[in-house]
Amino acid sequence: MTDPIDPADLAPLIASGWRHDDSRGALCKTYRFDTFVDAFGFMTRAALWAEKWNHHPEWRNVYGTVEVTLTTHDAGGLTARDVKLARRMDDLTRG
Ligand SMILES: C[C@H](O)[C@H](O)[C@H]1CNC2=NC(N)=NC(=O)C2=N1
Repeated sequence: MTDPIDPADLAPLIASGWRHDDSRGALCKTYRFDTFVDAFGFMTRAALWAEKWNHHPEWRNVYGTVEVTLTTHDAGGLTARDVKLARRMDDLTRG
């Protein structure tokens, strides 16, 4: 698998609320915002990074909630690209 994941990279993500779904080879997290506009603004900013890095989330938005699943489709599981995007998504919520 190209860009193999370093298991040590998972610990800080788990600590910040990401869940490692080993069966799916994915990282999952639910972000909760005060408003739909805040949630969509987060998605917009994250989408720009996803497009820049050509690595895209699977996500679902309902009002202020954004459910995110990150996995590398080309690799059939988790890669460093997922860790990188997860970190950036968390950074975007820190203002
Ligand atoms: C050709 C392929 O679609 C591209 O290399 C990118 C697009 N975005 C992607 N996003 C994700 N999550 N996994 C991929 O393997 C992936 N591949």
